[in-house]
Amino acid sequence: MPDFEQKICTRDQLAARVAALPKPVVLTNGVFDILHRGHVTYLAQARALGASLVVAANTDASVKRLGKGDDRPLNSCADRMALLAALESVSLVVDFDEDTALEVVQQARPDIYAKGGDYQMDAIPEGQAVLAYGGQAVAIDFEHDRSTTRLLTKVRAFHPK
Ligand SMILES: Nc1ncnc2c1ncn2[C@@H]1O[C@H](COP(=O)(O)OP(=O)(O)OP(=O)(O)O)[C@@H](O)[C@H]1O
Ligand SMILES: O=P(O)(O)O[C@@H]1O[C@H]([C@H](O)CO)[C@@H](O)[C@H](O)[C@@H]1O
Repeated sequence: MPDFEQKICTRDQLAARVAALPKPVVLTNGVFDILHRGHVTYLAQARALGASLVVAANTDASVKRLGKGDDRPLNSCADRMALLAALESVSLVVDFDEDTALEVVQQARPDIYAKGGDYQMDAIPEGQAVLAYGGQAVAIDFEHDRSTTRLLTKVRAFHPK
């Protein structure tokens, strides 16, 4: 097993693994189906807000419930987590099967919760939870106009059914 896979933990291990990380701890969550420049820039910026970055990735079943498409996710949760763990900016990766990462936030209690600028922090449960216990919730502006869905649209245009 490559070293970076040691950054992947289970939900049972999450609180203990977070407690061992350098502080302040930043946490974010998402699907990260086909990793692109927007994602890696955003993750580097999230990491720069603190000393460690925890990423919670939606399980395949929870991605299905988000309604991004019948064929999504293209990459399995295990593969998406391995790619995230291989990034320099990422300290710890965990999966979550709920509709939101609220329970992950409550378990990990990060100092800072970060999300892309397409979300309003006080309107999402994760942001509200962090603010309620005195943590910070930070929306990071998009620097590169990219999206997994758009990449797939491009690929499909070259390979119509
Ligand atoms: N271009 C981007 N720049 C900065 N942050 C981004 C960008 N795209 C996504 N993010 C952020 O990365 C996280 C994961 O995003 P997500 O997996 O939804 O990406 P996406 O490419 O928009 O996916 P999809 O097209 O499948 O909806 C979210 O917090 C989101 O705000
Ligand atoms: O990659 P996405 O689609 O940005 O990730 C989603 O983020 C939602 C957000 O945290 C608001 O609650 C979350 O609920 C959802 O499960 C995905 O992680």
